[in-house]
Amino acid sequence: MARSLNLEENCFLNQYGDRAIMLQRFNLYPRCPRPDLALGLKPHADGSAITIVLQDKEVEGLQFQKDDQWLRVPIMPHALLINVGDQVEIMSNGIFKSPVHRVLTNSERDRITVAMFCAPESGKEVEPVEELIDDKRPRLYKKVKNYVETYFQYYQQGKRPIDAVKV
Ligand SMILES: O=C(O)CCC(=O)C(=O)O
Ligand SMILES: [Fe+2]
Repeated sequence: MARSLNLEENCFLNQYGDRAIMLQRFNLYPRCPRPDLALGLKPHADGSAITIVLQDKEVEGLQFQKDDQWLRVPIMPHALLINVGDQVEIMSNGIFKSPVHRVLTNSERDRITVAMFCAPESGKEVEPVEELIDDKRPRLYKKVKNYVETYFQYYQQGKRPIDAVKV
């Protein structure tokens, strides 16, 4: 990702520290008689730097928001879906966007997925890379520490956590 922006290739990785977090979550979405009334996971953007998702091989449900529309992610057996989280949006000064996504329920089938959240070590400061700040693109985000804690406070209140760290 750094190379695609003509940056030194470790400039994002350096912000993870030596004890980066790899947190794995197993998601089970039980079948639901009223998918029109219940979501599997409410709209959110991930608080990680990068998330890797192994989707259910047979049951669809994940959708990403683009221009006020929900776009479905098709089933791709054995493929890993790589998603940008808020902390990469911060490090890249908003160039890589952390997209809002949600999960629908299914009336006939349970759905199982595995999400791996990769994030900087706790206590490590994360901020936009210097080279990505200039007059045309001013700094969009403050320096943040322990972003995941801020994230959950905001998430519980139904707010977008990244808004809390905007300049
Ligand atoms: O289950 C999925 O397809 C996505 C899960 C997800 O977005 C998450 O765990 O943050
Ligand atoms: Fe997510």
